[in-house]
Amino acid sequence: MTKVVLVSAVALIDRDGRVLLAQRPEGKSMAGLWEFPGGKVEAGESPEAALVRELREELGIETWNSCLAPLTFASHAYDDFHLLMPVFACRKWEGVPQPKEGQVLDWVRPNKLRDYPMPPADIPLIPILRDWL
Ligand SMILES: Nc1nc2c([nH]c(=O)n2[C@@H]2O[C@H](COP(=O)(O)OP(=O)(O)OP(=O)(O)O)[C@@H](O)[C@H]2O)c(=O)[nH]1
Repeated sequence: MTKVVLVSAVALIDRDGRVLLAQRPEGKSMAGLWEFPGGKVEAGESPEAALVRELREELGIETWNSCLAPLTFASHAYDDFHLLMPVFACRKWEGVPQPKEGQVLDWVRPNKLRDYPMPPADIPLIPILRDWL
């Protein structure tokens, strides 16, 4: 039996239509790969509340449940767990995203997303983002 792990992620979109990617730091699983900000949903937490918390912790920005619009999701079988990852779009937040946890950040045009190596779960998201953003 595989454990299903719920991870909430977000496409933060700036005024120029670019998306924020974060590079996973050394020492973490899948280090060096680029991902969407977010993280595991904790017990008793909604996916939106988890993102509001993760964006505060990881990037030092504030956003609100009402600014998170459902966009798509990823469902991927890793060796040791099955990832279920709702992906929200967010165009409104307060503050300037900063790498609070040693990540490298980059604002990326949707048509350049495929130049950034991503975790396997994220690959099917690239054409969806390219079409929708
Ligand atoms: N935030 C985020 N996580 C992703 C993406 N794609 C993807 O496979 N994941 C996986 O979802 C999990 C997110 O966990 P997390 O961010 O809360 O915790 P973590 O990096 O410390 O995870 P770890 O326990 O694997 O080291 C990780 O296993 C991560 O590799 C993505 O685009 N964004």
